[in-house]
Amino acid sequence: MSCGVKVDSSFADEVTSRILLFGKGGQVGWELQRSLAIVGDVIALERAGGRLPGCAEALCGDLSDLDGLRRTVAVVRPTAIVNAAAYTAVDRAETDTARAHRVNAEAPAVLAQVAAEMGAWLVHYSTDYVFDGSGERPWREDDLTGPLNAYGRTKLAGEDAIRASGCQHLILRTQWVYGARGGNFARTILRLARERERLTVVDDQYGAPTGADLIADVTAHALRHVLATGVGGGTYHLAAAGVTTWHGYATVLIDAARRRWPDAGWRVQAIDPVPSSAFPTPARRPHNARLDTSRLQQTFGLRLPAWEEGVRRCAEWLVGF
Ligand SMILES: NC(=O)C1=CN([C@@H]2O[C@H](COP(=O)(O)OP(=O)(O)OC[C@H]3O[C@@H](n4cnc5c(N)ncnc54)[C@H](OP(=O)(O)O)[C@@H]3O)[C@@H](O)[C@H]2O)C=CC1
Ligand SMILES: Cc1cn([C@H]2C[C@H](O)[C@@H](COP(=O)(O)OP(=O)(O)O[C@H]3O[C@@H](C)C(=O)[C@@H](O)[C@H]3O)O2)c(=O)[nH]c1=O
Repeated sequence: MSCGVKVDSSFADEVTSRILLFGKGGQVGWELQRSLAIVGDVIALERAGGRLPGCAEALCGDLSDLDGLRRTVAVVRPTAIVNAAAYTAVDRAETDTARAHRVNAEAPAVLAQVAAEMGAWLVHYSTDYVFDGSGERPWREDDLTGPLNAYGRTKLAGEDAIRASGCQHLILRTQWVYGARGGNFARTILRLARERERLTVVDDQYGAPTGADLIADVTAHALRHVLATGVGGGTYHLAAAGVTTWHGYATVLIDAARRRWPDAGWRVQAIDPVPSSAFPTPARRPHNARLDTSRLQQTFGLRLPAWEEGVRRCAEWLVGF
């Protein structure tokens, strides 16, 4: 694995399966196209859909088309469905809630229902934003949820529907994702660091920046394990090791990027730590978003790498474009 995760080799059984992937153009979906190849044949769809080789029927990749999703799963008859598509615009979801609910709650419910009917596994992603951010200890999988914003509520509804459906599933709650594709905090901060002399970044929200490549590699490993053994399904927390704030994250990232690309036109002189109250956003975000990943690591024989490792590495390619 390229992303620093350590794997106990006793889980390295060979399995050949048919995997139906939704959201191939997103940060995680993009990396999954590569990593899921160790599990089986991957049929990867974006919102615009796709085709199955040798099959005339067009496949639907749009999560807001619930009938299209049912038809697509029936045509592909996958061993596992991996859903990396989601409505991830946290602030916009406050006002565009119906659309976010359709994609994050209703579509996963449909995928879970059809997975249960045909005995397929469903892999789905959720978020640290299902928690209310209280306390200081890392959240465990069975802790009480209490989302503070609409995005978190729609994601929790998606989780609940999957658990209620009776399908075999892996729900992987992750956080603070960055990747080579798509928008993310890291990309925004590196842009701002070349536009402005002073940045203000919140320093009272705690979590761990997590690479899409790490998420994809761990997903493939866990999926291979459950397909080979039939056990290990459930809800897990998946994040890089350690903890920081958005301010700590921005500081390490900009430092690494400046060292690697000293001539990239940096203007930033200061990164000011501020409380959340000084950076108002439409959606509230949890103060304590730390995720306890021990259940995932023990079940699948993994050791997750420190968040700094991945962030320093991403400074390489996020600036190099
Ligand atoms: N990003 C993060 O920090 C975190 C993400 N997660 C979860 O991880 C998973 C992967 O997230 P990530 O890769 O970062 O997300 P991205 O925002 O990078 O990608 C989301 C993908 O979903 C697609 N999508 C959105 N709406 C639809 C739709 N109606 N039909 C089909 N596709 C759609 C988007 O396509 P298009 O480009 O066409 O809009 C995009 O390709 C999600 O479940 C997310 O909730 C959890 C915690 C943190
Ligand atoms: C750009 C910027 C953001 N911030 C703050 C705002 C916010 O509190 C925090 C993160 O901002 P963003 O809007 O980039 O990130 P956000 O959209 O909140 O990221 C979340 O995405 C969803 C999909 C998840 O599931 C979460 O785990 C999390 O990764 O940083 C600053 O303080 N200064 C800045 O210059």
